[in-house]
Amino acid sequence: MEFVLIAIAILVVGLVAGIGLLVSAGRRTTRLDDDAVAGTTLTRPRPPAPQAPESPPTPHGSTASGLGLPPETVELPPAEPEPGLVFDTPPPSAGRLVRLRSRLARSQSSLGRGLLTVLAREKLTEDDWEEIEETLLAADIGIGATTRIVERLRTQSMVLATASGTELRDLLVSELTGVLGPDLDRTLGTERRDGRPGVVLVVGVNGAGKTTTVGKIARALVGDGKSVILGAADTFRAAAADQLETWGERVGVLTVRGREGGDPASVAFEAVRTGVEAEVDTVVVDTAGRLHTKSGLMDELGKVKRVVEKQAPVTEVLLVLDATTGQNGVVQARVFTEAVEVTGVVLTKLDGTAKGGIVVRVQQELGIPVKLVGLGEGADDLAPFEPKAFAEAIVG
Ligand SMILES: Nc1nc2c(ncn2[C@@H]2O[C@H](COP(=O)(O)OP(=O)(O)OP(=O)(O)O)[C@@H](O)[C@H]2O)c(=O)[nH]1
Repeated sequence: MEFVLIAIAILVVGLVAGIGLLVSAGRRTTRLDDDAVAGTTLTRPRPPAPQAPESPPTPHGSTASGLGLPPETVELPPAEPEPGLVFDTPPPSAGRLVRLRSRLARSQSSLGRGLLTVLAREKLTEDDWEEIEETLLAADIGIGATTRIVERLRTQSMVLATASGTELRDLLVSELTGVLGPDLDRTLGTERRDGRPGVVLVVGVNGAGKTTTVGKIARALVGDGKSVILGAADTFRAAAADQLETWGERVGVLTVRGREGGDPASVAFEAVRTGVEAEVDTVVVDTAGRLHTKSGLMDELGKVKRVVEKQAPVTEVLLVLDATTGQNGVVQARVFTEAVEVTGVVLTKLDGTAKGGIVVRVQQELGIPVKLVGLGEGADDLAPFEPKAFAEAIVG
């Protein structure tokens, strides 16, 4: 009897010491499994430098089993912030395009001001109309949309005979809005569906701003009061997962990641499974774009989607495109649209180009709505795309 009691006491002391070691060794990362291939880990937000006291919602507790391994309890951050556990409070996404309109300065000066200067001339000659056409083409609006805008402006200016500067400006805004597809559905599929989280897959070539965009989306969702989990399924570059963890940590969002070179589908699966158990609103998964062959990329993205859908339907597939790459970017984009059914485009780096018209080209050539635009390197420089506000901003 005494022997049994001693054995139990040793077991209890051992357990307590083990848990203590785990906690003190750093509460930041909790292993989910020891699978050498997947090596999935889950990153807890660590307390950043103390600042604003308010905290965004955090996911509820969860358990994790690892792929094929027995379930293991994972401690997630508490719903109420611990002392010192404070996160950034990003602004909501609504109205961001208007707030960031000055970021379109380059497009504004080359397209907007260029057109307004010509339209302000007393009587428009054939040369003036040609100049308008060239300005629109130079802004990458594309031939079809340019022809439509020029024809309609010509007709309208004849009807109006002597139009004021303001009238012509409004006319230009309305023609530009018209070619930007004001009726396209740009709702982001981030909502929970049938008791499961919304799942957003983010695809695109490396360097387009994919990882940054995933981080910005997480912030925007948190700013809108949503709970989020991130999946770092770009296992080609460990730094991409580190980058994503840092984004997540700042807003109290968990990141599931794998070993460098590991199986991206396993990480995506684990992220979504964790999201289902934690009952979060949205899981956002970053994927790799650096594959040597088109068929390799298609196979991998197809697999990621299939595997994820064992847990929850994918509600949005976002293709990230760098606005400064022009036609080249559109050609690259086709590879992705053939690999997965893309439901929306994120056009990044619009702050770095005079070719704001690329939005029109991308939508027309790919037949997919631009849903978000990147307007800078700042954490909250991502805005929902609104045709009217965009046209207003580039006309100036
Ligand atoms: N000016 C500007 N820079 C941006 C924008 N979006 C992303 N970037 C920058 O683009 C660079 C590449 O971004 P990443 O997010 O690392 O690109 P990626 O596609 O994920 O590339 P990998 O991490 O290699 O997969 C970074 O320096 C970002 O800060 C934007 O809207 N405007």
